Amino acid sequence: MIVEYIRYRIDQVDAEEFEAAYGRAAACLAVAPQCVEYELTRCVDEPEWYILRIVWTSADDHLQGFRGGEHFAAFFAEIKLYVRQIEEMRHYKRTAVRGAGGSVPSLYEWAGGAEAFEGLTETFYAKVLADELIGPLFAHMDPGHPKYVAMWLSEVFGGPDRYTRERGGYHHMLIQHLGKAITEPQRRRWVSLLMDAADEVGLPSDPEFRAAFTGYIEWGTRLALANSQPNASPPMQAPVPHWGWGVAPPYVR
Ligand code: HEM
Repeated sequence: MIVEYIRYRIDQVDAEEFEAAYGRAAACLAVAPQCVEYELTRCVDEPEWYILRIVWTSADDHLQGFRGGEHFAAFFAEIKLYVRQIEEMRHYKRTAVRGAGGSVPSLYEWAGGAEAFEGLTETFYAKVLADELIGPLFAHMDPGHPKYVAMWLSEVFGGPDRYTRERGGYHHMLIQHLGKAITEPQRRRWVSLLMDAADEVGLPSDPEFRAAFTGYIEWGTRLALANSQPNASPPMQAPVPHWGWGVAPPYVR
């Protein structure tokens, strides 16, 4: 991915028409398969300055794909009047320095932190061990297993990276699933018992939290099933995934 920044200096008298033109041109970005996202911002300190930020799938996709593609003519027709007012137009590569700020709590914090996830997995694995369909898979599980899975979930949902530091991270989790040949009914039961446990221990029940939580569990269990099949060849090294709120951040009054 590559980020394009275009800085414009627009006379105040033209500002309204400039924004309207970009409003129309944006329809072309919205359907261009090379465009990831776009945003036009206006400087509050010196309102004649605008910055258009467009994230492209790659610089080539922008320069060849978009500019040579079916949407460019309509896009350019809307904004060509303003090309001479461009002060900078460059592609920037993202660096590792990026992330979310502290204005939105992590799912980990929202859930109640390490204690909440430990309570969840303790209740969950008691159900798992008593279950006739998936209990046998866990018959020889390490007594620390509920705690380790709580560490994993905490890290995934934005808590401390203890599973990575103390337990071997993704690689260790992955090898525990290899060759287990988990079936779809077993996966479903795992999910269903976890959701029962979430209700029982009182994990937050707001739609936003549960949607994000369930989204990860659905994703994770489907990967666990796929990776556990005899012919699977998943990547052996990867970071622990980080799951966020997605399209529905927490509702805060
Ligand atoms: C989101 C989904 C899942 C997550 C986050 C998850 C997480 C984990 C983790 C972190 C471990 C290793 C614990 C350690 O450090 O020792 C593990 C092991 C294991 N998982 Fe999963 N798992 C998931 C889905 C499943 C499913 C669907 C099944 C089977 C129905 C399953 C069966 C097992 C088994 C049998 C082990 C080995 C337990 C032992 O013998 O100690 N997992 N899982």
